[in-house]
Amino acid sequence: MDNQLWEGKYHAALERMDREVSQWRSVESLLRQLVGCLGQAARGAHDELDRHLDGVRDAIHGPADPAILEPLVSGLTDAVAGLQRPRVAHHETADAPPRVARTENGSSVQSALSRLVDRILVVPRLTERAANLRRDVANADTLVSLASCGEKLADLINEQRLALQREIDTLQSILRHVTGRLDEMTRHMSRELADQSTGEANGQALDASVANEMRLLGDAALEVDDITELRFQIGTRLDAINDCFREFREREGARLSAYRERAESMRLRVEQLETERAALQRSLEREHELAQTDTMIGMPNRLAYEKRIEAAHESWLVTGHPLSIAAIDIDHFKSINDTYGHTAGDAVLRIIGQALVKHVRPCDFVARYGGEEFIVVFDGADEAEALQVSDRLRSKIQLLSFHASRQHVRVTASIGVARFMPGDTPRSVFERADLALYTAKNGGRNRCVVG
Ligand SMILES: Nc1nc2c(ncn2[C@@H]2O[C@H](COP(=O)(O)OP(=O)(O)OP(=O)(O)O)[C@@H](O)[C@H]2O)c(=O)[nH]1
Repeated sequence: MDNQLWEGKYHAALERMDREVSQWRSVESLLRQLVGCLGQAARGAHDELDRHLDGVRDAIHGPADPAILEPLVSGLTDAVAGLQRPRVAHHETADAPPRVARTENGSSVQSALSRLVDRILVVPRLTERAANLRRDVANADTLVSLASCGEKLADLINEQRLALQREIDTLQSILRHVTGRLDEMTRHMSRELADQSTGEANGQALDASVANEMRLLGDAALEVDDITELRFQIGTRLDAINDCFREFREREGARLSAYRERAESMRLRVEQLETERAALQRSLEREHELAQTDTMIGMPNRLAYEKRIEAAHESWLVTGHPLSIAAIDIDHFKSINDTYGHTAGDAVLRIIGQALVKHVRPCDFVARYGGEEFIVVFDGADEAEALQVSDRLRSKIQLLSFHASRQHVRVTASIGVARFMPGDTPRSVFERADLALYTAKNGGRNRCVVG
C-alpha cells in the first residue's frame, strides 16, 4: 500500500526535527551566553540581586536541570521585583529603575536578546508572539523590562518545544494507526490463504468420495448377476454421489458467502484508510508549507532556505555548476523602527521582500533569513554574475519609495556575496557571505562585498 509514502513522510519529519534539535542546541548555548551577559550587565545594581546572579552563573555552566534552575529563577524574579521599589544609589535617582547597561564591546544586552529572538525559527502559530516579543525587547529600556522579556523568551521557547513534541506525538500516532491497518490487512490475507486451503481440501474430499462410489459401482457391476439388484446398486451409488456434490456445494457456498462478507468489509476499510490518508496528507502538506513560510512577509523562511541550499549543494557536488549566495541586511533598520514604529518597519520588510523576489532571475531563490536579513541563492551563477545581480538588487532597494508620517524614508541595504568553492559546505559559504556583509557594513553600508 502507501506505507512507503508514509515512511518517507515520517523520515522527512524526523530529519526536520533533527535539524530543529541542533538549532535548539545553538539557541541553548546562546541563551547561556546571554544569561551570562545579562548577569554581568546587571551586576552591582543590588546586593541581593548579585547573590542570585552568582547562583545563576554557576548553574548555567552545568547541565540544564529544571529542579536546580526553577528555584533560582523564582529567587531572581523576586530580587528583580525588589528592584522596582524605590532605592537610592550613587548612579541612579530614587524612582528610576536601573537603565539597561552596555557591555564592553558596545553591543547592548538588548541587541543580544533581539538577535536571539531573530534566531528562533518559531512555528507559525507563535509568529505573532515572537513579533510582539521583538517589539518589547526593542522598547525595553530598564533592567526590569528586559528581565520580563527574558521570561517571555523562556515561555516562547517552552511553547515551541511543546509544539514540536505535539508534532512528534501526532506523527507517531499516525504511524501507529497506519501500522495497525497494515496488520489488519496482513491478517485478512492470511485468513484468505487459509480459506483457500479449506477450498482445496473440500475439492479433494469430493474427489475421494466420488472415486470411492465409482469403485463400489464397478465392484457391484462385476459381482451382481441380477439386473434388478444391479439397477438398485447403481441407483444407491448415484444417490451417494449426488449427496457428495450437494454437501460440497453447501460447504463451498457458505465459504464463498463468508469470503464475500470479508472482502466487502475489507473494501470498506481500505476506502476509509484512503480517505484518512488523503486528509492527513493534505494537513501534513499544509503544515509543511506553513513551517517553511514566513507568515508576516508571505515568502520562504530560513528553514526553506536551508532545505534549498542543501539540495543545491548536493547537485553542485555532482555537476560542479557555479553556485553562489547573497546575504542582504537592511541598513539602520533599528532606527526605522524607532523613528516610524514597528508597523512601518514591518511594511518596509514586506516591500523589500517583494522587490527582491521580483528582481531576481526565475531560477534564483529568495528567503527571509530572520529579522531584517534576507538571503538569495543564485543557481548556476558564478561570483561575478551573483555580484552583478546583487548590486542590481541593492540599487532597486535604494530606489524604493517609502513614506511614513508624510516623510520620505530612505532605505538601503548591505550585501555579502559568496560562491561555493571546493570543500565548502552551506555553513562555510554562509559564514563567508555573512563576513562579507559585515565588511560592507563597516565600509559605509549600501554596498556589495564578495567574501
Ligand atoms: N519591524 C520589525 N522589526 C524587526 C523585525 N525583526 C527584527 N527587527 C528589528 O530589526 C532591528 C535590527 O537592528 P540591528 O541588528 O541593531 O541592526 P540595524 O539597526 O539594521 O543596523 P545595521 O544592520 O548595523 O545597519 C532590531 O531593532 C529588531 O528589533 C520584524 O519582523 N519587524
